[in-house]
Amino acid sequence: MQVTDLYVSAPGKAILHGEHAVVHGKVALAVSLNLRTYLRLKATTFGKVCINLPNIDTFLSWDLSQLKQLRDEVQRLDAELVRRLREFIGVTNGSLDTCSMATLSFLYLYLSLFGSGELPSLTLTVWSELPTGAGLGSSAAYSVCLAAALLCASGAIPPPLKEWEHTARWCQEELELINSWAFQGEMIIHGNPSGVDNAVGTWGGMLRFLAGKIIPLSRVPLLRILLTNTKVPRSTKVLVARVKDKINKFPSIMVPVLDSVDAISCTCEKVLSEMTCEPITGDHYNILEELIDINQHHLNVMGVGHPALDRLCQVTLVKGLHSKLTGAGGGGCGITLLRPGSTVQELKDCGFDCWETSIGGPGVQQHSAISVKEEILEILNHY
Ligand SMILES: Nc1ncnc2c1ncn2[C@@H]1O[C@H](COP(=O)(O)OP(=O)(O)OP(=O)(O)O)[C@@H](O)[C@H]1O
Ligand SMILES: C[C@@](O)(CCO)CC(=O)[O-]
Ligand SMILES: [Mg+2]
Repeated sequence: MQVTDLYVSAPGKAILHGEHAVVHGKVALAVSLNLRTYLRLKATTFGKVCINLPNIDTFLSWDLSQLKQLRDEVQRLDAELVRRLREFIGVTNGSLDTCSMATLSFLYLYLSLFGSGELPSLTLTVWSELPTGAGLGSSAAYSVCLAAALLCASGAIPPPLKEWEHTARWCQEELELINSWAFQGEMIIHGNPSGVDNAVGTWGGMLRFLAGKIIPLSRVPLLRILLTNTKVPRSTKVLVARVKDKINKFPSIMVPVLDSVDAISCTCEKVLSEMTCEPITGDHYNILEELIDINQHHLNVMGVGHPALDRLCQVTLVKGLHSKLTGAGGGGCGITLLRPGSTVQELKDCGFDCWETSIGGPGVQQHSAISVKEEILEILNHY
């Protein structure tokens, strides 16, 4: 089977409000970032599947005959395939490190999407501008890119790029398919994802997400968000499981906390919408800042805080700014709402790795080689 070469990319995300609560059926507000994950899929003729994941120092290849044998052994694409794949890549004790999770989700999608047909020989290279495992949706951007590229390679969706275009996106129905397969990839990496991260990676922009229902928010003010990476490593899977245990242990205490986070997301959405139809005042910012503070306390109650995140909140507060963790927490990144006129130099001077981000970038897209930034193209074409 001959597949088409292609480049795709998908954005990372920041969750404004609703992380963890969204896993338990509450509202989350999330926005895409201008940091993206890029993937190059290249058809080859040497009968191998190769993956190059330089961000996580993973370079692997398999003979097509090995993968065919594996696929033929497994009748159904479900937990059995995941179990067999774990054995295949040598993960037997259930511990899933960065490399194994990325490999498992790739193999799962590759074998599932090429179903009973011929397996293609290909090389896939991924490079991301996102920090890996830091709360900015790196796993979802990776899964969305994999799903889009492999669905195209399998012929399930067409590559949307016309000869004269630099970037192109898929139609709504095709995006839904990409999103649903990206969710499968997220299931392998996260265990029990809500689907909000892959939805942002697929559609981009700002979204309201509730129990799998995605509502794009088109009327949002231009917010300035500062991202700070505490560089404390953590795993979303572990943190999501920790919150679940706490809810099971103290339901009457934790359920009201989740309800309160839900109300925070709804109030935030209302204020953002007001800011687009009336003059923006200090009062709007005061409310947004109080919501950030309350939510950060709730996230600490859920057990997903970290002293490095507390320090971020304290230091930014001294400068009159309000911060909360974003994504799964436990370290990783925090977001700080900047007011018009705020500067970030003082925070940098405190030793934080922080940068202002622009939000609302496009969801998954196909690129011509020329539209991929030169330094990224060099990495993708190196392998
Ligand atoms: N560039 C990449 N190349 C290969 N694998 C990646 C890449 N980025 C992320 N991953 C996979 O995703 C995992 C990190 O996922 P995790 O959900 O823990 O963090 P995150 O998605 O960055 O944060 P959050 O889910 O809180 O937004 C890594 O261990 C790796 O398996
Ligand atoms: C912690 C969480 O709510 C967000 C991770 O970015 C997990 C999820 O929604 O799948
Ligand atoms: Mg993730």
